[in-house]
Amino acid sequence: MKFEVLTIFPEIIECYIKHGVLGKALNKGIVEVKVYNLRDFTSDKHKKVDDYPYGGGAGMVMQIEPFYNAIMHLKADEKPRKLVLLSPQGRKFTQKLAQKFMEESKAMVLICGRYEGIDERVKAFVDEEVSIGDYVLSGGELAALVIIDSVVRLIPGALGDELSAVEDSFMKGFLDYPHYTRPEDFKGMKVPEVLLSGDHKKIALWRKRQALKNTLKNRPDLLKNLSPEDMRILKELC
Ligand SMILES: NC(=S)c1ccno1
Repeated sequence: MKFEVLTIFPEIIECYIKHGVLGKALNKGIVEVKVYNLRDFTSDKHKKVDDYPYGGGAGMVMQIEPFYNAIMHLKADEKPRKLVLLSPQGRKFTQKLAQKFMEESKAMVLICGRYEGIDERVKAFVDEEVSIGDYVLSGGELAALVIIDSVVRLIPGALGDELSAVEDSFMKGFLDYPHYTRPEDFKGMKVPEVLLSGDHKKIALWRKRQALKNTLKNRPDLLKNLSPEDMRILKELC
């Protein structure tokens, strides 16, 4: 899978992707990330990318021309790609959308705005507008990294087996279960006995109960399409 990122701060992206799961996936050739500086697609000597907003108002707006030139440059190879603009006005990014992007897109262009926003006409050249949450960031770069990170983790072979289960639980519509590791007793804070029992059936049930309990407490909105067994466990908790 290939990600192409349009930004005025390439170093934000380049620094993050070197590390951890993403770094390993890049080294394995499972994913490719190319970052483009929008300033390289400007036509003035000052590499200007923003201007004052028509109609007045605070702040500056990013001009359409650098975005247009960069998008046309990418499209010159005529390869299919999904163009995604990161913005608070976009549709909500979820684990399910990450799965959909991984399954359906061989290549994604992640378009990062800055300042007060970007010229609305840029949206005529994108496929989707996506928001990672109901808050405003200084720019789209962090959102682009969230999408790259969450999608890459879903690519077969990107994670070691020991990690792949994490997404499964979330994909089933509830939060993850609690995790513990050594020491068994930290200043009197003990690991739950069941996790030391070696009884895998009991451990699995305990983990499911804890996951549902946490979800009921923090994200009841996720508890929609539970299996009859999970619903039974949930009812015991109420
Ligand atoms: N909430 C998102 S994706 C965003 C992008 C820029 N500012 O906020």
